[in-house]
Amino acid sequence: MEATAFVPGHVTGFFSAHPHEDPNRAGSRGGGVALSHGVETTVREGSGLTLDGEAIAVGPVERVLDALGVEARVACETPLPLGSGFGVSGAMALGTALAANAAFGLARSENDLTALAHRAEVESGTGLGDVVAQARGGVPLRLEPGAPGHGAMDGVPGRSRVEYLALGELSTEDVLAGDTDALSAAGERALATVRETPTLPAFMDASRAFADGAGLLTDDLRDVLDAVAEAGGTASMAMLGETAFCLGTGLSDAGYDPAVCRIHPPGAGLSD
Ligand SMILES: Nc1ncnc2c1ncn2[C@@H]1O[C@H](COP(=O)(O)OP(=O)(O)OP(=O)(O)O)[C@@H](O)[C@H]1O
Ligand SMILES: CC(C)(CO)[C@@H](O)C(=O)[O-]
Repeated sequence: MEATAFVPGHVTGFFSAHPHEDPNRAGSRGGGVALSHGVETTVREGSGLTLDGEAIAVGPVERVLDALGVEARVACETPLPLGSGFGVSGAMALGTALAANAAFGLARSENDLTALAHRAEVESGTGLGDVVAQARGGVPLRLEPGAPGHGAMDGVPGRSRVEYLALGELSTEDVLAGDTDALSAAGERALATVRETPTLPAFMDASRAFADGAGLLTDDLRDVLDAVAEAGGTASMAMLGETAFCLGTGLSDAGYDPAVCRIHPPGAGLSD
């Protein structure tokens, strides 16, 4: 009656928002990176949600438990900050779905559990594409929006060190609730260029161009991205957080002291 799942963190480099009244069909197109830093979620009998030992309320997790019709004690552990563009809410939702299914013998399939967590994120307004990307792993490209069975995915092949520097929080709910037309147009352009050249350098260049076009950069974040460029690297903004990320050693070459992880090739799954 206890199970643990690991879900990679996910940094979106560029995206376009595609709302739809059916949450299975709502989602985003775009590209991102699944991280070896993620969320470990343990589900057992009881009640209450904790993140790194602290009680917390996260809408998508509550929706997942409701949809599965179970009450459970959910404990999440992560090195990643919440609200900073790492898809932590999506990882908690998907981890809860995978671990609750195992702990309570619910006999649901992976697509079913991913769709359930995707709907919970969309209905909470906390994300559009993180869950499907986290279920896949690697460097996911979301070609068509939506849950498994509706969306379509591809990926950029490649392995790399990833560095990140979190400066502050940005509310995903607030940005998604605003006007996303200009941002989405920039996201569609970025996706088209990476589909043409599906390499890691092209992914980073497209992400950097999107960060300029999306109009979400703060002065502090722009300073960090400029310093990395001056040191000969490319860093961009983790959507949607006040966070810089890069592949390789760009942030440390520019004199920062970033957190370091790697691209995580596999998707979310149960832990041994
Ligand atoms: N202290 C807190 N800071 C930020 N969010 C919090 C906090 N406590 C609870 N929450 C809830 O956690 C969720 C955070 O979702 P959000 O989508 O902003 O973060 P994320 O998934 O980590 O990042 P992102 O979607 O930008 O990649 C929201 O539902 C929010 O209400
Ligand atoms: C909307 C988003 C940037 C929030 O993290 C993400 O869910 C995505 O890329 O769809």
